[in-house]
Amino acid sequence: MSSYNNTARFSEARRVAIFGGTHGNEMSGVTLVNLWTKNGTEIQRKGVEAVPFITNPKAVEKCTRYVDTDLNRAFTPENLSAPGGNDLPYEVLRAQEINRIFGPKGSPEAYDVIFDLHNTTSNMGCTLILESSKDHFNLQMMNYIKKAMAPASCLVLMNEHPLLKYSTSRSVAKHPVGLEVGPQPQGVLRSNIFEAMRVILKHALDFIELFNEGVEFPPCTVEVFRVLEWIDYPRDANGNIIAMVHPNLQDCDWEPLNPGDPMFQTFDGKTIHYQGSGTVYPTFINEAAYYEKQQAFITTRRETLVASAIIKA
Ligand SMILES: CC(=O)N[C@@H](CC(=O)O)C(=O)O
Ligand SMILES: [Zn+2]
Repeated sequence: MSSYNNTARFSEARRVAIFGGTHGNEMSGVTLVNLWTKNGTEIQRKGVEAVPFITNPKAVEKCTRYVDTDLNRAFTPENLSAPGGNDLPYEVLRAQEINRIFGPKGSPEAYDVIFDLHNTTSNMGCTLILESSKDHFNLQMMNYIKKAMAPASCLVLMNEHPLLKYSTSRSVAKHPVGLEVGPQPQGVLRSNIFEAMRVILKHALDFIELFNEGVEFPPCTVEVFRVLEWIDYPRDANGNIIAMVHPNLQDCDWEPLNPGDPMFQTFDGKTIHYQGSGTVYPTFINEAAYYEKQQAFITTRRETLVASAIIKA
């Protein structure tokens, strides 16, 4: 990327991949990618090679999140360079293979854009996941999608926290874009969630086609929710949870949580209150996949980012 007169110039985004089944039980992405693998007409755009790809076929076959380890945490430098072949965990081997096909991560040969399709059991609605506040291409894309989806809501979750960010499958691309749509139970297809994911991707591909045609996108501001911390369930000495998400918080993703508000309810009916120092915006509330990760919800802060103008180099 180069820039002068404050316009960021990016090379044409020609190589684009659409990942489904990074988690084998998140059915919208699995179904859409299988659909587009059979008939890719819908994802074709002038000058764009959009490759639909099932990232974790073994987990899809078993309809489970992963078989050995979470593929969406596996793309660390250690894993991608680990020797050892078949005695590595399946998802580590798979990450190395994906990195060979769509990466190498961080190299000029890497794919331009990877869309990674996820579902959540939380009541998050349509969410785009951004990994860097400095990625002006992605900021402009997300602004375009948000405007195209309006008046329907499409929020941006930004996870660039030095300790809490993780090495995702999509991170092998120059511009990683997470799509997170819920609520949808694991292993279940809900038509409204399926269609919402399909529409988000349509707008994203339209943006790429316009960009590649030389359209200049002027400077804009994008509201994002920056990841602050993960909050775990209250647990006993053996690590068992002793409370659940409070009824006043359940399904209230993205709504303000103030100090003193109810957060958890113990099994014998006591209320545990949020003790933070200021208002936060919780999300991924009671996500089924995060019990094993000791995460009941994440807190975010609302922030407005400025995206510079972009144009094809
Ligand atoms: C529920 C779920 O799988 N969410 C994704 C979020 C992401 O793609 O960053 C994950 O935990 O990997
Ligand atoms: Zn997922």
